[in-house]
Amino acid sequence: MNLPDPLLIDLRKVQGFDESSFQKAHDEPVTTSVRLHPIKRSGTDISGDAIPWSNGGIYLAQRPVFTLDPAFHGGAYYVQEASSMFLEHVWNSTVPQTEGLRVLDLCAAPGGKSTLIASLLTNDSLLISNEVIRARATILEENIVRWGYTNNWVTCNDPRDFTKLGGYFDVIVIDAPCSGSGLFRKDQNALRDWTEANVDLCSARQQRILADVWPALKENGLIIYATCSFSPQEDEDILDWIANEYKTETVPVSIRDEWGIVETRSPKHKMHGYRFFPGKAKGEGFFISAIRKKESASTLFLRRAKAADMSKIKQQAGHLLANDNLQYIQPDKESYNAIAAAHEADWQLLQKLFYFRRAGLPLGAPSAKDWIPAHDVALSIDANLSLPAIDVTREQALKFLKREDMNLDSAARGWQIIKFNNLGLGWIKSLQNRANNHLPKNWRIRMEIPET
Ligand SMILES: C[S@@+](CC[C@H](N)C(=O)[O-])C[C@H]1O[C@@H](n2cnc3c(N)ncnc32)[C@H](O)[C@@H]1O
Repeated sequence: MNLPDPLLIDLRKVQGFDESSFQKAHDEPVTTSVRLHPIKRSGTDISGDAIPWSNGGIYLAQRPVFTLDPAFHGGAYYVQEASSMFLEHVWNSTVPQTEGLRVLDLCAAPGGKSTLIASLLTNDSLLISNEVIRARATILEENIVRWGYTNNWVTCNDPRDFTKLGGYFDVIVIDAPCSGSGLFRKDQNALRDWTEANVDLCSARQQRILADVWPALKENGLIIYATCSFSPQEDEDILDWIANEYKTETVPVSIRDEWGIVETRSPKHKMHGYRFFPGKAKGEGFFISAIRKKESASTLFLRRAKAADMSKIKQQAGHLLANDNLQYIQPDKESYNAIAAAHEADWQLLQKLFYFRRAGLPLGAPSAKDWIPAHDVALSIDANLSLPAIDVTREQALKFLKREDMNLDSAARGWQIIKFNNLGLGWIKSLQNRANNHLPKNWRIRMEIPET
């Protein structure tokens, strides 16, 4: 592969850069990897070699057609680049507690980092996954619904909207939009579109994004900053920029030599960063650093107003949930969601300030004589395990996912979850002589399914 000269010239200044192994690796194929869901993983038999910095990350020997695997649609695993999973090691090394945290994943689509973070938090922690681009927020929401965590909310806002949440977050993850050189092996367009001018533009945007959310971080809170760019202008230079602007320090992370990850230091303030160079580490290009805020931040006091009486809704929809300590909210006129009791005051505040795609677990809506369950319930890890369900074969599951007739011969009537290997995929409603498929239209598999 013909790598851009200006990039190579910049990289020669970076510690640990080995030009010949880097060039050679860019003529080799990429490895596919997935991260298994901590709870739903029993629904898949996908296997491979363990990724050493991630619990649940595996390298696959080949790339299967994920669209044709119902376990993928049920959220048994997430297809993610191995280097990105290093976030888990950084998180475990730098975030002191997992309980009661407020976490923002600011640039979250399509959801790789968010689904990873959701797996690391306890139920009383809150993860806000934000994506500014609307079409991408839709994909993010789908992936988060599939992963099934009630405490993972989705917003669609500009970073500057978070400025007003003074000192609210314990951790802010910024997987910044970047020039994408780390993905040259995966994406030919990234190579074709790469220019020095774009690197400068990305670097300026990264500074703007950091400045926008800085006030929203608590004193001693962490920003985990990452890019998939090799350019020092978007990596070490950003660490120096942030150290020039604010009182900060980076938190070093211990790494094993055999992982092939390179620890670098920013030229001016000697801030710690971790680089993945193809040819050294088994993964694509990636940079990550954990930055601690060492200055005071304003404190936002949350007031919990008396919530509306939801006892009638609890009677109608409570059967959908495995535990009854969740609270009910009404995000719009027609539908109801469940959230952890610990997050009621957060909802009361945040709903006034942000465009929500999802807060908590959507439960659905009452109809004249029925409760119409939301699709999200079928995929939720908080769903009642004894809800009526039909176990289907792989072929039937794929038909369901294509919204085609499955030829079921079940006598049961009413709302039922379609399950494959115990993984919920969605709802059908069985009537006297037919079953209606309630998979949302935009979730439908569009590819042709080959005959087996
Ligand atoms: C590297 S991707 C994030 C990948 C994601 N964190 C994951 O792990 O799946 C960067 C994201 O930033 C979003 N983005 C683009 N411009 C932005 C801006 N000005 N502010 C915030 N986010 C932006 C992009 O739409 C994109 O989804």
